[in-house]
Amino acid sequence: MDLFSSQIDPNKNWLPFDGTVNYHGSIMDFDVANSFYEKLLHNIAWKNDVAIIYGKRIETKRKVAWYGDQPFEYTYSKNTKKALPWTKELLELKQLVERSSGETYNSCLLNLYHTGEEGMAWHSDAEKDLKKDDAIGSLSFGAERKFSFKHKKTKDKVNLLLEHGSLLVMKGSTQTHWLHRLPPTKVIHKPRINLTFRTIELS
Ligand SMILES: O=C(O)CCC(=O)C(=O)O
Ligand SMILES: [Fe+2]
Repeated sequence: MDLFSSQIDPNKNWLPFDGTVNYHGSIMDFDVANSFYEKLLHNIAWKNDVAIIYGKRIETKRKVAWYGDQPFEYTYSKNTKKALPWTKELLELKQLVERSSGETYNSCLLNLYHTGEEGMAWHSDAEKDLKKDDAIGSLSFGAERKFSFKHKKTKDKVNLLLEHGSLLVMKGSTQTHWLHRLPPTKVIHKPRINLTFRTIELS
């Protein structure tokens, strides 16, 4: 944990209205975060993601993986993936995120951004199998990157820096009213791993 982590208020709501975003800063020691980063880099079944853009099937440079309590099927951009069983590291991280956020989760989507040139475009996480208005716990490792929110109607913007080992929690009506993105940048050359813990609700 860095010198400033103790000054971060995890109860502060970073959104001015229509949702709740709490930033906890780093929730583990720096060495522990380094060790998780290395293990995730090597032990996760990373695959290139596929997106449908203007009707064309595009393979993203960013890699993804999907884990859960059950072999949940997860569909986005017309692409279905089946959740793999938790690894030891992912279960440890899930417990840590559950304890820190006071919420529970049954699945995790992982993203690996090799350099700053890889990011994620504006979207909200409100797929039909995600429990509505439920918390999403977002854990980051590796390169520190800017993360942005934009209100769907007012276009208000909020920016945060997501540090190594940090936890961001999005909850309440955040996904209904706000988009978020990971903007690409030319000044970062190191990888970043992000884990979003979620609750899938089977209908
Ligand atoms: O990489 C991030 O910080 C966010 C990823 C994200 O928004 C998602 O997986 O839905
Ligand atoms: Fe997202």
